[in-house]
Amino acid sequence: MQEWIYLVIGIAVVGVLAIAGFVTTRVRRPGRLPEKASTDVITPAPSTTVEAPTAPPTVEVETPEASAEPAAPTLETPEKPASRLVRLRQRLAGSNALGRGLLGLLSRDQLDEDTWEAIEDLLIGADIGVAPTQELVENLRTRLRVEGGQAADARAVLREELINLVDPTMDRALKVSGAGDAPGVVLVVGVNGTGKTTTVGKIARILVADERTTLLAAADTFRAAAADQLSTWGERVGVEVVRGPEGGDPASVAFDAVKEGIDRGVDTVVVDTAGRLQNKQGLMDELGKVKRVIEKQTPVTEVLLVLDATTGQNGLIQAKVFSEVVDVTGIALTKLDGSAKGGIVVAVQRQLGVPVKLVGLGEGPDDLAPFDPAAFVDALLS
Ligand SMILES: Nc1nc2c(ncn2[C@@H]2O[C@H](COP(=O)(O)OP(=O)(O)OP(=O)(O)O)[C@@H](O)[C@H]2O)c(=O)[nH]1
Repeated sequence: MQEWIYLVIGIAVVGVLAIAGFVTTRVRRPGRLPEKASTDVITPAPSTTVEAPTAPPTVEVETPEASAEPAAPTLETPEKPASRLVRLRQRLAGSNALGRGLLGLLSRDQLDEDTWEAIEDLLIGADIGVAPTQELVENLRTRLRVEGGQAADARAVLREELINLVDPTMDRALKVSGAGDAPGVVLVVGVNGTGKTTTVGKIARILVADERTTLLAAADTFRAAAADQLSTWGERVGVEVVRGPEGGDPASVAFDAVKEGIDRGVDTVVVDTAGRLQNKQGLMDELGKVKRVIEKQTPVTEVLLVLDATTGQNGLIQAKVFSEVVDVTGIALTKLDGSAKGGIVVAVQRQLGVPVKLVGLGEGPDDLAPFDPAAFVDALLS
């Protein structure tokens, strides 16, 4: 009888232990979300439910090869220059108020004196300059009188006259080739902050897009960051930069870079210079020296003056002085995207007799476009 009692107690103990074990297992087993949860907003399980693994991890962490030997930077492929002005035409929104305003006035039923005066005001307000404004108004008056002032005609006549004013006959090709085996040398000059270094970086991209071998010269030894800025531009497209000691002689950096360019047989050397105010005689003399020193080896093929389009008439005074010192051959008009004064293109060309060759239409790396009069006027009238 006693044996029976022990047996019953034994079975009861085993039963209790089995039930306890089952409950414990259910609690520890990681829970799967119920089916319904997948269609509901999923709230991540509280992190406290995740158990830290007790066993050491079996997966070995591999050291990436890149950390042993730095990978070569991936070079960018700059956009071909030909398509740029079309892509960037909407950036001329500030200036195309001029085109729209002119079209609005010219399509009035009566082109009376008040209307012609309003047209003149618009043109002068856009910095075209007094003489070109009078010339344009005179031509429009004559042609619209003779040809009849229908709205559609007025648009075509205005387009033609604006293109004539911007002058499609000027040679706007950037002179980037030297004679024989010598490299072309582009010297980039201008007052402070107009966008010289940025423009040199962007020109390097244009040259790379045109498959030309290129070397940059950081002859802006005055502003410490300028050489670094230029190196960054160069690295992105695989173009090397020759630089000298901070505060060193800019003419010496330019000389070394051009020598290097000749030795290596590159197609083009582009020389960045420090910004300088046109009324600082010492700095202007220094610029003259940079050019003379380069030309001991090979001619400078292009002297590009960088003008900030937003500075208006002040830019014209700068242009004149720079031109006297280094014989400017082309203009890069920057920040045209932030300006309502697109007419400065006409004014500066008239003042200097030198063509606008490049226009800056933004801060993006390929936002520098070769200037094309017809595409420019079409953007103004769009
Ligand atoms: N919106 C706009 N900004 C531009 C353009 N070109 C240059 N910039 C900006 O103008 C500023 C000045 O450019 P930099 O290239 O440093 O000017 P810099 O002439 O070399 O300056 P300094 O060496 O001090 O004379 C930068 O913030 C450029 O991004 C342009 O076409 N449009």
